[in-house]
Amino acid sequence: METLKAAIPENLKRMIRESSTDDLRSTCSSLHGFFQHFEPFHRMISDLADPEKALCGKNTDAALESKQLGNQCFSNGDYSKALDCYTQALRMAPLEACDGDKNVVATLYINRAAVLHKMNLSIECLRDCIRALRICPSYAKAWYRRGKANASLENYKDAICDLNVAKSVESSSGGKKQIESEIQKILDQCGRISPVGRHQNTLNTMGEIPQVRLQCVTIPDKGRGMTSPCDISEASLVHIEEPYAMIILKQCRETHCHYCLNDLPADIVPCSSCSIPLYCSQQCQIWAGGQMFRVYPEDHHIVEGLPNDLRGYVSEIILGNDSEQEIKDIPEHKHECQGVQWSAVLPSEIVLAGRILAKFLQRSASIDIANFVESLELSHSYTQMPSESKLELHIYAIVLLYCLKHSYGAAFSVDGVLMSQVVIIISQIRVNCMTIAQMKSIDAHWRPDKFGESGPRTYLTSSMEQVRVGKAIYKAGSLFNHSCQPNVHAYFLSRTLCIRTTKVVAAGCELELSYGPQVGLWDCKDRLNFLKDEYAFQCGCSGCSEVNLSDIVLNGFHCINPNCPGVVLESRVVDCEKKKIKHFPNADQVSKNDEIYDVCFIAFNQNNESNHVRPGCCLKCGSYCNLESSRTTVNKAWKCIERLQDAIVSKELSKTTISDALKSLHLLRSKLHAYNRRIAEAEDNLAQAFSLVGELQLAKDHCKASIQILEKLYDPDDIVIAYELVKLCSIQLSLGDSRVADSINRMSDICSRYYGPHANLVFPHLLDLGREIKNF
Ligand SMILES: C[S@@+](CC[C@H](N)C(=O)[O-])C[C@H]1O[C@@H](n2cnc3c(N)ncnc32)[C@H](O)[C@@H]1O
Repeated sequence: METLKAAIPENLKRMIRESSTDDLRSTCSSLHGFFQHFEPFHRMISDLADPEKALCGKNTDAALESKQLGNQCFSNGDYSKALDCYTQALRMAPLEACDGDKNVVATLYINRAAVLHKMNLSIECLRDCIRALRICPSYAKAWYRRGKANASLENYKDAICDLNVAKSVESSSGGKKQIESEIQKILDQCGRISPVGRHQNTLNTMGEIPQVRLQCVTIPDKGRGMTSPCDISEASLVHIEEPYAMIILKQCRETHCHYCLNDLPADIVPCSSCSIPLYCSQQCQIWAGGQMFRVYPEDHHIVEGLPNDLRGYVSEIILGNDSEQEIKDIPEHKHECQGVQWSAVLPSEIVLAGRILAKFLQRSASIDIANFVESLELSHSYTQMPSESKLELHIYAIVLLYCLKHSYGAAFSVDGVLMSQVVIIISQIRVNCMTIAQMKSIDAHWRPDKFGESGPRTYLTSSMEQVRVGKAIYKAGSLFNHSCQPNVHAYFLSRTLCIRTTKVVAAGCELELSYGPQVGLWDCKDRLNFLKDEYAFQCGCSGCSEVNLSDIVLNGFHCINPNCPGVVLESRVVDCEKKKIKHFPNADQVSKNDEIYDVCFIAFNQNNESNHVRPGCCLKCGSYCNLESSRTTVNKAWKCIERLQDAIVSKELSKTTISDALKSLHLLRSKLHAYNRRIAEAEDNLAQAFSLVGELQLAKDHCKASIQILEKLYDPDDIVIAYELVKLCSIQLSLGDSRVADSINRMSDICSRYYGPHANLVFPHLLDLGREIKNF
């Protein structure tokens, strides 16, 4: 990228950096003209797009090497290493590769099934057996192993059928005898244990559907937005949508399914054409890659040699449920899937643009690119983008087009018009793509021997963390505008976007979600800067235009008078808040009982309010505070809190680290306003530290102190409070504190408001906690 950028003549770079949407055809044509004759560009494209030069293509020798290593590990009893080796071999093995008369992929699945069986992962073992059988239906060992897995799952009827098929296709008499004895064992076992139903491993999405049809309307200064034709109660599902195009984030490639984004199971299914993507199931692999991995369909004559009662059974297993495998749209990964490098190397948003372009190229006979881009109906802010981004977009557009040209050949030719439309698509992705995040609960069980045996018997700290797993374009979802005080909440079930109201929304009101920044998380200035940098718009939401307590105190300092609840602001915050107070039409509009009135008494009580909002002056009593010296003390104290954070992560907590952090908390409390976010963070860290060393009463006090501050910064029913309550509940449970029931109920109420009936799906933790209440 840097090489290409450096090579572009300065005058062309300037033209591109200063371009607006109207100039795009001309800037793109000029850049295309330049790169057409620039040899290093074509070398780079060949490295990125030529399957011969790629490192991610299939390779039989490498697959056999990993298989060999897997076999060794299996013999040595190192099952977890064997599992990794077989999965690695499956990534490398071409579908049609043979080792002697055996299909390599089928053998690898069956070897991995053996490991999974040893690891007591019977469902996973069963699935690998089926994969092997779909490739080689007459693979006796696969039927035999499937029978054993079914027996472990107490699916005795299926187990007997599997072993009978194994016996029928097994050629050696020794083998047949072994299978017969296995059948006898299972028959004996069936008599003792009552059979249970087949295990299922499906995601229950509860079939909830939105009850209201939202309207897309034009909103002043924001473009289009979503409103409701009627009043909507809180916690109502208002929108559900599958992505138009999606991509997994690079850091999740080895841990999450590249199609549905769920955690990968032990029996990972690799892509059938290249060695990059991993899937949780064969179904996800087909939806993403468009290719099933059946290679010997003619081998179905196996059915003919079987007794009548087994024929239907075998057909069902080896053919699978084809209606489920139907590919609804263009498979997302297919167009990149020729063992080429570019989809692994280019940034996610560029690969996402490639996936969208593939949809165009599939239909290009009937529709031209400009029409296609228009039909996407996505807004963009190309003209407002930083100049360096404009240059990068141009370069990525041409690189992407040439990479795609390698796959699609003569189907299209690159020119300035096509390139300008790709620049628009990438700009649209920047503004409209959503980051798919999943909630994870992190449990830390740790018994600290350094502190002796004086602590209680069990301690558990649970925290909720959002893990970013993918990026996607949702066409209708992208019509929701942003608010820093949103009234709807967006979350994901696998890759499905769900949007739910968190407040009552009156008819005609706009439904707005948060693009990230929220009142309570950052102050107004930080939010405005973020939205400007990331989305190139000036936020005009209620949180950014009206005075609120959170924005004033979140980064505020303490008044020098110890008993004064007033706040002292830095100049960067003053600039923002002054404007809001100035626009406050009448001081009487603030209720005298409101805490905000108490904190900013002077500001609301003077005729010329904004003059009294000065950096360094208390907004309640007017006393001057030397912010320079307060800042120095705070920075020093914060270093101690950071040391505590590091010690928690590395599990190397010492008494000194904790007592230093406690002293720092007192310093922070003396210099910062009581609702400053940093105090909440310090309290939270101390809660975690005390709970890890078994000082649960102290842990509880600090956790509650943190929640009290967050309740001031956010709405008391905000989901952030629920995440903090997860910790409090764990501590209370370990303490045997009967008030845990109140905390659990409060947390469940908040989660239901944000996730409705999906709450237990997103937080399986809630079910565990619900069960715990019964013990009190
Ligand atoms: C994902 S789109 C939302 C739909 C968009 N309004 C449209 O017409 O397609 C994001 C764009 O909407 C506008 N927008 C969203 N929220 C806004 C807000 N709070 N204030 C001003 N503009 C906003 C900005 O132009 C932003 O780049």
